[in-house]
Amino acid sequence: MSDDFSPFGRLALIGIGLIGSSIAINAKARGLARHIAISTRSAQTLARAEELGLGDSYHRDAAEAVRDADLVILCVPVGSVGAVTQHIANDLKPGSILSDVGSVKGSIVAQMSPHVPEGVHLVPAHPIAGTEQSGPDAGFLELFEKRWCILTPIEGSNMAAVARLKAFWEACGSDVEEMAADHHDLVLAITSHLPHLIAYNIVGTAYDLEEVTQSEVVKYSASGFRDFTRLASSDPTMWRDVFLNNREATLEMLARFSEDLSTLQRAIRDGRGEQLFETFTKTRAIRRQIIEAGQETAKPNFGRNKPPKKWEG
Ligand SMILES: NC(=O)C1=CN([C@@H]2O[C@H](COP(=O)(O)OP(=O)(O)OC[C@H]3O[C@@H](n4cnc5c(N)ncnc54)[C@H](O)[C@@H]3O)[C@@H](O)[C@H]2O)C=CC1
Ligand SMILES: O=C(O)C(=O)Cc1ccc(O)cc1
Repeated sequence: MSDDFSPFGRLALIGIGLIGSSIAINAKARGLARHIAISTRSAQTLARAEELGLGDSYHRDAAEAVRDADLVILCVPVGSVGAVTQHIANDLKPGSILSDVGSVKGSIVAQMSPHVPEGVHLVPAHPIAGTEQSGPDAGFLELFEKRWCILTPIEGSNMAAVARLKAFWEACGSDVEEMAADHHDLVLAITSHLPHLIAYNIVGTAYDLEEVTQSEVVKYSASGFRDFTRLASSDPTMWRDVFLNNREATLEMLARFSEDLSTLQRAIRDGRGEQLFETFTKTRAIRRQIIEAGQETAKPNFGRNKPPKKWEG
């Protein structure tokens, strides 16, 4: 067990894909909860979670899993949190903490808040740690190690509950920060959501080209393109929900991106090498800063470059 962490009695994880299973593995290995109750929508996924021994009890009905739980974490796609919260609301224990791991925060607060009973403490969270893999087999202990976890407490959030959840994520190896939900969504739009959109787009363009060039896109794919294919193999349901639920910030960042791309396009057309050189020199510095901040040291997939598995959500 982690040195100064007093474990939760019952931890309920709703959704047991990459993030849910990584939390379960952490909770078990580090003794963060005395009982881990797991629920997920598909019987096949629940059976696999049981085979992997991720929890202590397994429930087809999420309401059953959250009964008597001290900490409930929704680990489902962003578009499903409202319906799941509504379904479990009557069974949440007074005084318990209700949290999530969604990649978008404003929409999560809007979807969950109306259903949270009085006396239950809603503390939304986002571990900025992941891979392109999904499903219960994808989880691993080191996923959250030295990665940020952002908490976006709402107005009037119970401070003790926030502190307790912070300690939970720290015990999983994360560095924890608090932020307003709308600020989180703006920052993540540029650092995570737009890069995924660009990856989906460039690989989609290459896919269309492939019909002309036969298999040459695959055969001669250089590492730059390969990096994009990793991101573009991420779960379609998850990313559809991210874009639909962070629409404004994504569109704002996309508009800026398009303007800057047009500037580069113009510089290439006009043969202005100096302008291209200046831009590329500036962007190099960002990479150096990231490496110096230690964020590059955490390997996102720890060599798990398996083709993504399709799990029925
Ligand atoms: N994949 C990543 O790299 C990261 C994902 N996240 C967030 O974590 C959440 C989960 O993502 P992953 O674990 O990657 O997804 P995943 O696809 O690996 O797992 C999702 C799980 O949710 C279950 N599920 C789907 N709809 C459900 C419903 N209505 N009721 C109950 N269970 C349902 C599925 O059966 C599956 O067990 C998403 O909100 C995502 O935005 C956050 C950080 C990183
Ligand atoms: O695989 C990658 O490179 C990621 O960027 C993982 C990731 C995906 C979604 C998040 O909300 C946080 C992290």
